Amino acid sequence: MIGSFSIGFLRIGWIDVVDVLLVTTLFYQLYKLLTGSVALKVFLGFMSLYLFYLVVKAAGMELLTSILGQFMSVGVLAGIILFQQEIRRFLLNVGKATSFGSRLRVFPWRREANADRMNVTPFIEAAKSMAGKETGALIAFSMASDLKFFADSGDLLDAAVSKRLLLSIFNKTSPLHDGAVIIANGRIKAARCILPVSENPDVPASMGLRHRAAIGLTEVTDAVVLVVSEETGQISVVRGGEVFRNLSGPDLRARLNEFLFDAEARPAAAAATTAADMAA
Ligand SMILES: Nc1ncnc2c1ncn2[C@@H]1O[C@H](COP(=O)(O)OP(=O)(O)OP(=O)(O)O)[C@@H](O)[C@H]1O
Repeated sequence: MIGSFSIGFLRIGWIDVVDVLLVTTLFYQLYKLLTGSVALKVFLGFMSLYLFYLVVKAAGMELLTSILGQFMSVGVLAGIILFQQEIRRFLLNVGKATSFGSRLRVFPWRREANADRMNVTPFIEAAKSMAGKETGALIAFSMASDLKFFADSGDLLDAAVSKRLLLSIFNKTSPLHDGAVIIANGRIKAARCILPVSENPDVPASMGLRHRAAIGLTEVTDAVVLVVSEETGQISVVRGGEVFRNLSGPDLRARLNEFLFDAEARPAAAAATTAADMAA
């Protein structure tokens, strides 16, 4: 083989090296995607069963091999059903990573779009005000995924963002205060939306359904969610299942700028807490 070399009796070509590197990257991405979620435990369970199947097969135990073989043959289909949320997230990440234009910012109109980016001040001002009055809030910002499915579960508004409107929506006497507000294209798209609740057992019981819904949405989409706790008045931002808790006004601004516009995070910003860390 052209461009191949030997290690002992093994003959390795460059294609093999690239193959191994790609598989390593794939497994690393899989690990990153699954880590801290229930899916990791299911995945490890499935891999243990597969290893057991290989051992049983090598030992020539025919009956057990055929029983486990039946299970393995539907493994791919079962995997797709079991991991549909993780597969969605993975494909979304691949989609984002391959949009070279936005990553490299090579197109001038991209810079223009970035220039008239949404003003985050109304969200910060509203969050601080609600935190002071122990009024709960749940605000989801759509990124690559448009969150239309979740917006449709609530009342459509399509209104300009303002601190006053946010405060009115989340006011405890407002008929719109229950559920989440969804922000898309710099506008308040909908209120009273129902978000998927995280089933991660590592989320501490001290976190109510509001936080679980924020974590749940970010587990299945690339949305960024702002949460104001009704009980403690704490402000948090959630992305990719990670909760950035107890944010001050400047921390919140830094996090929103970082997550919504890819801007540099300031070192003062609070550290992320995964569900596993929170449970520890
Ligand atoms: N799946 C969901 N989707 C959207 N909003 C939700 C969902 N679950 C709960 N909420 C919102 O969170 C509100 C409060 O829920 P819950 O009482 O469980 O949280 P909490 O304990 O008050 O949490 P926190 O202290 O974080 O505010 C609900 O009234 C509702 O407005």
